[in-house]
Amino acid sequence: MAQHVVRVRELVRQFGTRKVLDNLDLDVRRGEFVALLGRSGSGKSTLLRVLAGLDREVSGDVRVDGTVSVAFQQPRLLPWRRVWRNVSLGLHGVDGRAVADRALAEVRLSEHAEAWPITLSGGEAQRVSLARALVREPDLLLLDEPFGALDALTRLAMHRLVEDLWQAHRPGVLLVTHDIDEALQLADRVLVLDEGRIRAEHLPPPRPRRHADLAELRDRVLADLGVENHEAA
Ligand SMILES: Nc1ncnc2c1ncn2[C@@H]1O[C@H](COP(=O)(O)OP(=O)(O)OP(=O)(O)O)[C@@H](O)[C@H]1O
Repeated sequence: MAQHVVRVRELVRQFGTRKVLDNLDLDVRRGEFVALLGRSGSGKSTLLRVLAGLDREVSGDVRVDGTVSVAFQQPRLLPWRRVWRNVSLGLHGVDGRAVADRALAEVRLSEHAEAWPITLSGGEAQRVSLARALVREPDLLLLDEPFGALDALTRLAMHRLVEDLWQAHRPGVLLVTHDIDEALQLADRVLVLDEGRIRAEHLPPPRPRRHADLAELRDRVLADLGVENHEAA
């Protein structure tokens, strides 16, 4: 089995004459948690769509070795299916209910298995979306701002949950986020996408991490993103 779950070389994706991804190289090792930061419109979602196989209008070498699951900012649950059916949808050759129940227990939603999606809170719906991604036991989990629409407290709880799930299953993860603290807290490696390429890479300190350990690194990432940090002055 290859050491890398993602290996991308000289990836180009252009819309019209604009190269949104411009000779981009990226590696994600098996079981590694990588966060991707970048300004709005820098091409983060485009990159995720390419890795998910949803966009093939590219040139360059894109290798994804293994199964892939995606969770988006909006949970995208089917309203006419109960929660457990949303989780097990598309699974074949297994007892869907048993698999869904196991995944729902992991995201602490067992009591909502029979519920309809419309009755869930935003955080609960997002946990269903995570359960749905996990039941496929992906080698690569692509997360596109999965916590962006949640309130701050729910977001913190989700960070813990995602870290626990990652420790338990060890998929490779590529997390797109606007939240620098989230990236520094969760990832083994934090990448900055700018002008179509990975322009910077930062390695947060070993886990468990305290907020104070991350302050200096946060300033450096802000500088990579072209944001002046007046608090630091
Ligand atoms: N189908 C498309 N047709 C034309 N342009 C597109 C298409 N998809 C994306 N783009 C453009 O490519 C650029 C990158 O978009 P993308 O959604 O990848 O950015 P992003 O970094 O994810 O942004 P955000 O952080 O705001 O979500 C944007 O300028 C966008 O307008």
